[in-house]
Amino acid sequence: MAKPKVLVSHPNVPEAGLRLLQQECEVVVVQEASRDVILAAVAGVDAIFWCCKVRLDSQIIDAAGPGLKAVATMSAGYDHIDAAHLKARGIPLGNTPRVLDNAVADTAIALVLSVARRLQEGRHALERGTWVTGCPQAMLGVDVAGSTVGIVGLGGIGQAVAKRLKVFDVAKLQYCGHNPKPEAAALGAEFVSFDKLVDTSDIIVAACPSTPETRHLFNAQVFKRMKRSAILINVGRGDCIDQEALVEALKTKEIWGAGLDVMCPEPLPVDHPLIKLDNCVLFPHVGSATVGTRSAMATLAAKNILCALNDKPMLAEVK
Ligand SMILES: O=C(O)C(=O)CO
Repeated sequence: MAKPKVLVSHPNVPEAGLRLLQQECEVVVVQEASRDVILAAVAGVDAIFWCCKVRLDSQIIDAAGPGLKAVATMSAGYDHIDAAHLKARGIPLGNTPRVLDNAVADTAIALVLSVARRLQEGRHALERGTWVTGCPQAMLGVDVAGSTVGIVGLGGIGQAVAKRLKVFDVAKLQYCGHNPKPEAAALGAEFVSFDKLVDTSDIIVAACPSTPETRHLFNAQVFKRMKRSAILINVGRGDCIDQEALVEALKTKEIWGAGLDVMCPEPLPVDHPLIKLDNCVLFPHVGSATVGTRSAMATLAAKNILCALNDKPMLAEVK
């Protein structure tokens, strides 16, 4: 019997995932992760392993043909995939939650410390020769110890962030979301409204997906409500923040600073005003970018496909 055919949408995928797929499938890896190349290669495949920035829309899904049985994205987020179209066609969509929680949470902590302690500004002072020595009031940051931390979205990543920040001796952990989470008790985190979180937190970490509800959740009104000493971190999705409003809030020191691993668009244009601000630390969406985590993500995405092709539930299926 012919092996099922799987399209892999990027030429540079971790070996672990590819090897798993190759054990049972004919694997077609595109030479280039472009929409045209993918469209030309997708006809007749049984499954799609999605791992690129191109939007997996209904045209590409339908170009695969009637034999398409499974799609797996090598990411936790799936805002770049037409999940509604897959659902309407009865095709399961797998993603890779949990395996990236620690890596993304580490990135959030790196951002918290960089912003709180003005590390970027300090580095710039070194480079520009404006490093002031001996002044007791130079380069003062804000303390993480004793602070109130608010986490927007206490999913796996939010919980991993909370766990890490606890050991920095924060005074209080609070979170908001649709419903209270059972895991919050062990973390000592209190469920509060978004408004209360915004009003009372010293450090806010957004770890939420991109949905119509979270789009521009952080906007001009919210920045006005936040403490002037507050720090905003985003490791979820860029569109949760109204970036124009953030630029204004950072320029006018309405808030202390921001640290973003995700932006809108990605890559951010090099002349974007956020890049010029000393109180804004930007990472190029590296949250899950470790050798081990990307390998685990590729493995889970491959397993999701193999499960579906063998008529089993995926290990992580988007509901
Ligand atoms: O997997 C995802 O959705 C990510 O954004 C990882 O950083």
